[in-house]
Amino acid sequence: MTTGVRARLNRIGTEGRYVMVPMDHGITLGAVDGLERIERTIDAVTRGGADCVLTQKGIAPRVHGNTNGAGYVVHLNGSTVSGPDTNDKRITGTVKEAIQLGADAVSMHINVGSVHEPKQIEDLARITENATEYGLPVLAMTYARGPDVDEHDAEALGHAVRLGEELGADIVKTAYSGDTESFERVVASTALPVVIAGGKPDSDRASLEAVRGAMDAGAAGVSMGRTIFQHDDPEAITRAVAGVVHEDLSAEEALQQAELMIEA
Ligand SMILES: CC(=O)[C@@H](O)[C@H](O)C[C@H](N)C(=O)O
Ligand SMILES: O=CC(=O)COP(=O)(O)O
Repeated sequence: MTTGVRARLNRIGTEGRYVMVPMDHGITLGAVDGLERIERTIDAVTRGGADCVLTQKGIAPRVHGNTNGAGYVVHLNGSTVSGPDTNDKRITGTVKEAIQLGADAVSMHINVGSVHEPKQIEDLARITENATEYGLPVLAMTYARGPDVDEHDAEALGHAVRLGEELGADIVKTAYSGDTESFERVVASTALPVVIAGGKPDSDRASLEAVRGAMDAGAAGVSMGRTIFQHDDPEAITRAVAGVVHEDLSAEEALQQAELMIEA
């Protein structure tokens, strides 16, 4: 690992653990709740302890000045839910553009098992080559997604994260398999730090228990979007997630510390 990559990983994480809040969904879903006034959301989640935020390149001017010192990741591919196939992620930016926009790292989404996988494999390999040239870390968002693919199957998720490592990524993100024991197999599939996506928002307790379960399995943190940016109190939920990731709190302790409503 080069000095530059190591230094930049420390800008988007803390001592090898990561609370990342991706907000690239504006291309996928549109200006959904939490993204319409993205400046306020970025301010809130970084006050709550997010190590970095992640957006598409066009949002960069709305990021800087609101991060409270947190890091910034530029996402380099995307699709929409209204297009012919959401799994068909196409390149939306370059490593050079990300650097010009003040990014500390870049990310790319790959759907392992989809018909678009071959092209996305080529795209990720090219992005890691370019990123290495500039000393920029790469977060590979490696999902198990496609026809007849169980998106939470541990073997499929393990294959996805290993693919990210094989193609030169520095951190891999995937869905949580649902329990610690099966996710241990996912984490064991790669030498890279593994962070989990949040998926569709659930109750605070369920979300924090998923983070706890992933950390107990050896995960390095989260890249949680909707669970955080669509929460009624993004600062508080971020504080709770950071409590689990960085302070090894239980879900219960994290809820208490963040003063989130304790469901009956
Ligand atoms: C909206 C979703 O299903 C998320 O998992 C997205 O796939 C995340 C991804 N980075 C995207 O929005 O393209
Ligand atoms: O870029 C998106 C993610 O990394 C995960 O998003 P989610 O909303 O937590 O599924």
